[in-house]
This record gives sequence, C-alpha cells and structure tokens, in this order.
Amino acid sequence: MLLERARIAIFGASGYTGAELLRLLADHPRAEIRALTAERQAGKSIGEVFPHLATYALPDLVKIADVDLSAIDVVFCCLPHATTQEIIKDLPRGPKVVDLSADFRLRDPALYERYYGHAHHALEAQADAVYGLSEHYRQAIEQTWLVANPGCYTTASELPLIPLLKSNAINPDAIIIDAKSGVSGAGRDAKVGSLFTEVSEGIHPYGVATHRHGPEIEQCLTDFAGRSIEVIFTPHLVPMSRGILATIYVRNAPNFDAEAIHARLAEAYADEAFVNVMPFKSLPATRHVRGSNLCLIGVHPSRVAGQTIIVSAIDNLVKGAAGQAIQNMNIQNGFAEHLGLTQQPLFP
Ligand SMILES: NC(=O)C1=CN([C@@H]2O[C@H](COP(=O)(O)OP(=O)(O)OC[C@H]3O[C@@H](n4cnc5c(N)ncnc54)[C@H](OP(=O)(O)O)[C@@H]3O)[C@@H](O)[C@H]2O)C=CC1
Ligand SMILES: CC(=O)N[C@@H](CCC(=O)OP(=O)(O)O)C(=O)O
Repeated sequence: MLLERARIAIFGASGYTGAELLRLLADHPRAEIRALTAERQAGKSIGEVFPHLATYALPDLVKIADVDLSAIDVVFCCLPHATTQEIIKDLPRGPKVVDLSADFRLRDPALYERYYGHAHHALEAQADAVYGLSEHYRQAIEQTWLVANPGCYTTASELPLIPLLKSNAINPDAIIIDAKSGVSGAGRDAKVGSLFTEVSEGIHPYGVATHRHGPEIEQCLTDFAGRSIEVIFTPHLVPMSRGILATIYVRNAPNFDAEAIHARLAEAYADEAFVNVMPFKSLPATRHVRGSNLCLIGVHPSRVAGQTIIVSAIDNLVKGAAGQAIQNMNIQNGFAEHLGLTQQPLFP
C-alpha cells in the first residue's frame, strides 16, 4: 500500500548523519518526523544538541526503547556498526528500514567478521538486506524492507566504475582508487585522529590495504562485472569538514580510449538526476557538490598511453550517507526519487 506521508523515526539523530537527515527532510513534502533517538544525549531537545536546527519543530531525543514503532513507517538507522545489528535484529517487522551503517552491506558473514572484527549476529535480517546504491539496485530496493545504504568512499568509487565494467570498457584487473575524505566521515564522536590539531595542515593515508570499504567496493563491482573484481583502494583524511574525492586510474580496454570511456559514462547517466558526467576533460572538486546529493564525474586521458583518469566527487554526508538514504526511502515507498533532495550545492 502506498503511503501518503511516511512517519519517520531517526535512530542516532544526534550524530552527523542524523543532523543531515533532519536538514534534508525539512524540505520533504511526504515525510513527517515522529521520533528521534540518542543514547548519551537522550532527554535533550534538538536545539540543545544542534543549535542550527533549534527553530525547526521536532520531537525531543529519546532512547530507542521508548519509540512506539507501531506508529512509524520508516526508520533511518544512523548508529555505529555492531550496535546497529543488535537493534535491527530485534525490530518488529513493519517499518521499512534504511540503515546507514555498514552492518548489512557485506553479504558474506566471514568477510564481515574479517573486516569488522566480530561475528554477525543478525544473519536473518541480513539475508533480506539490499545494497542501496540507488541508481544500480533500484528494482531490488523497491521490494525490500531493509536497505543497506552504501559507504561514502564506496559510493564515489562504484558510480563511475559500474557502467565501465558492465560495458567492458576497461581492464577489470587494473583498477586503482585513490580517495580522500573530509573529517565528518569519521562521525561526531571525537577521536584523537579527528582532532583539529592532528588533521589540519596535513593529509595522511589510513587503512592502507585493510580498509573495510575495499571488500564493499569489490562485492558491488563483482555484481556488475560478471566476474570477480579486486581493486587497490587507499583512503586519505584531508583537512575539510565534508566531501569525498576519488581519483580512479584505469587501463582502457582494447578499442577504447578516454573519450569513448567518457561517452559510455555520459550515456549511462544521461537520465539520472543525481549523477552528472562533466564535459570531457573537465574535473570535479568537492566544492561543486557540497551540501547536495550530486555525484560529479570527470574523465581525463592519462599522459601514459592506454590509461584514463576518472575523478568522482560527492558530499560524504549527502550522496555518501543521508541524501542517498532519503533517495532509497523514496524508492522503497514509491515517492518521486528527488523529494527532499533538490538542494543545490553550497558554493564556495
Ligand atoms: N559520517 C559519515 O560521513 C558517514 C557515516 N556512515 C555511517 O552512519 C552511521 C552514523 O554515522 P554518524 O552520524 O557519522 O555517527 P555519529 O557518531 O556522529 O552519531 C552516532 C549516533 O548514534 C548514537 N549512538 C551511539 N551509540 C549508541 C548506542 N549504543 N545505542 C543507541 N544509540 C547510540 C549516538 O547518540 P549519542 O549522541 O547520544 O551518543 C548518535 O546519535 C555509522 O554507522 C557510520 O559509519 C555512513 C556513511 C557516511
Ligand atoms: C573519514 C572517515 O573516517 N571515514 C570513515 C568512513 C565513513 C563511511 O562511509 O562510513 P561507514 O563507516 O558507514 O562505512 C572511515 O574511514 O571509517
């Protein structure tokens, strides 16, 4: 049955992705925010936690156990990994769920355990989960109660690579992804590595050869390549609050050059509202997508023959998290996909 308006609960509304959902949903004509949760900050008003949202009439933060789920149609789950699966495992079947954590993204429980350091405890729910890269899993998203919203680095990497692998335009054995993220990607809970003193005026790689988005990217690309894909993926932390920039090095398939690769991407995304392929040789910057649900993709020939450089930019909190989560909620509920997502980027 199609809903006129979705009654929404946000679990983890006092974090960065929760705040971003609130900002975007304020303009969603078919969303009604009914419940907001926090753990340590339960009992506070949203204005106390986020002064920038103080004039927006919203319910106060409560604990998850205090939410009446019988009056909720959609749960956005913005909780840490591991905590998420314990909560979703015990949810009554009824509300649709868009989970922003990584708990339901990897289908292979052994792979999950290897990269997350603990066993998966909600395998029954996981069997129902659909990976939420909206542009490429739409039909499955429409049918499921549980969407596993992709990670931020993974969204920026998968969107340019899927059409190229599907059309055999690149060598599937030689993909290198060099990605940079703003610090909000690490969440609001202060950690030493996220301190201004440790992040400002510098850039550093982390999770080299071990980051958990490596297997997530490989699982997704394998879905579309028709064969197993491995990638070299290296994330970096840069001193900006938001944004992901992924620079992707590919080897052209025989009979393809950078211009033909560009044409494939432009064709693949011609009808997509949120993926924009720039003119050949134009390249995106994070400031071109800041605050919006856009993924901007640029294609440039390499100086080295037979290779192409692709650059993809998203806002980690929007297309990389809350924006794509709303896009998925729209797909799941039969709403127009752009509702709540028409904000233009904030520039400069
Ligand atoms: N930040 C980003 O760019 C992206 C984040 N994600 C994922 O989305 C999820 C949320 O991320 P983000 O908003 O950045 O995280 P934050 O750390 O900013 O917020 C976490 C939220 O979860 C609540 N919480 C923490 N522990 C518990 C618990 N044990 N029980 C109930 N609630 C709890 C917190 O409440 P309180 O404030 O009271 O502690 C807070 O509301 C994470 O899984 C993250 O990996 C995915 C893509 C991008
Ligand atoms: C800068 C930073 O720390 N980024 C996070 C990824 C953010 C993201 O996409 O979240 P998931 O944890 O839900 O996969 C990291 O590298 O762990």
